Amino acid sequence: MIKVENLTKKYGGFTAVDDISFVAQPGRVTGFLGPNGAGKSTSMRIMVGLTKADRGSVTIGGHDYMDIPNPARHVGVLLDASAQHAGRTGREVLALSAATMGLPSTRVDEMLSLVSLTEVESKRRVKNYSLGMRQRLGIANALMGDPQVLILDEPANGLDPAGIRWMRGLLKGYADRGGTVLLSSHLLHEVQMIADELVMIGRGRIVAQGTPQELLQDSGTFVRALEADRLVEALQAAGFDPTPVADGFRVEAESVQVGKIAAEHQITLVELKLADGGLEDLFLELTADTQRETYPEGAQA
Ligand SMILES: Nc1ncnc2c1ncn2[C@@H]1O[C@H](COP(=O)(O)OP(=O)(O)OP(=O)(O)O)[C@@H](O)[C@H]1O
Repeated sequence: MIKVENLTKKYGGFTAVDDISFVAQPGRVTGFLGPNGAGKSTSMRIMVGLTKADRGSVTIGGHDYMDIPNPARHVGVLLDASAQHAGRTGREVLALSAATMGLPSTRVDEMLSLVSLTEVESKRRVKNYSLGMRQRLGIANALMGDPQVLILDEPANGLDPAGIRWMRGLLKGYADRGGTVLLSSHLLHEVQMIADELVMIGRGRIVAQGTPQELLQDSGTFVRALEADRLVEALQAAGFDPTPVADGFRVEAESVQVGKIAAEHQITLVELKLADGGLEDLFLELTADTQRETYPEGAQA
């Protein structure tokens, strides 16, 4: 378990992390989500003793990271996949880790195979690795000591869709076996697919936390019916104000309410689900006044 309590970090007069508290539980993947510069990396660096907090505390399994003997056996960390020694081969990077942790060299082959780095790739220097390969190597390194806790900063960065799916399976399996996973991302969809719990951060402060379902609860229902006009009339008569979205409507109501209204009026529903993009709206809304960059019209964020 990772317990973060009232963590605050200032750089001069600027508050990068502002009184954040949350818990990442064993058996769960906790997504630490926020726009660029929100304070995710700073928080994670504090968790593993690389940056000193001004206030607050972090414990991992009840201990300060710095007090854990042979910490890599307990906490797997991937903060910056590009920070690995560029002149070493992937195999050398892992072999050094294994030796530092007192693990047999057979563990290196196990880890290479786990992250699907081939024999040939493992003998290439890290400077010639793609970002995706560096992430795989970083994940292998983090998992080397068979830790109970994983702290991963933007681990999906540079992975292609197949790689992201692979990582999702790996981390879910790890959490299912009782591990604690904390991973950061600035991409909502990425985290939404993987996380059991979400902690949203904007301008150093936590703006929302809960399960994706809890955070979606208030975002309404998406409904699509064969008789769209009649559905709108029935919903309006029941006091709701459906908004057209794609080929259906978004209603500020629970799915069961919308379903009942449709059934009462014998309207055939084609789709009834939590409103798509609800979490994204929430994310953008919650971080709207915390966005550091604005993009010129027409430019891609
Ligand atoms: N050593 C430092 N000195 C001064 N400011 C810093 C330092 N490290 C981070 N910051 C600032 O603190 C803020 C939070 O940065 P941080 O890297 O934690 O954000 P992040 O959420 O990880 O963002 P990203 O998704 O872009 O990686 C930023 O404004 C950053 O410029």
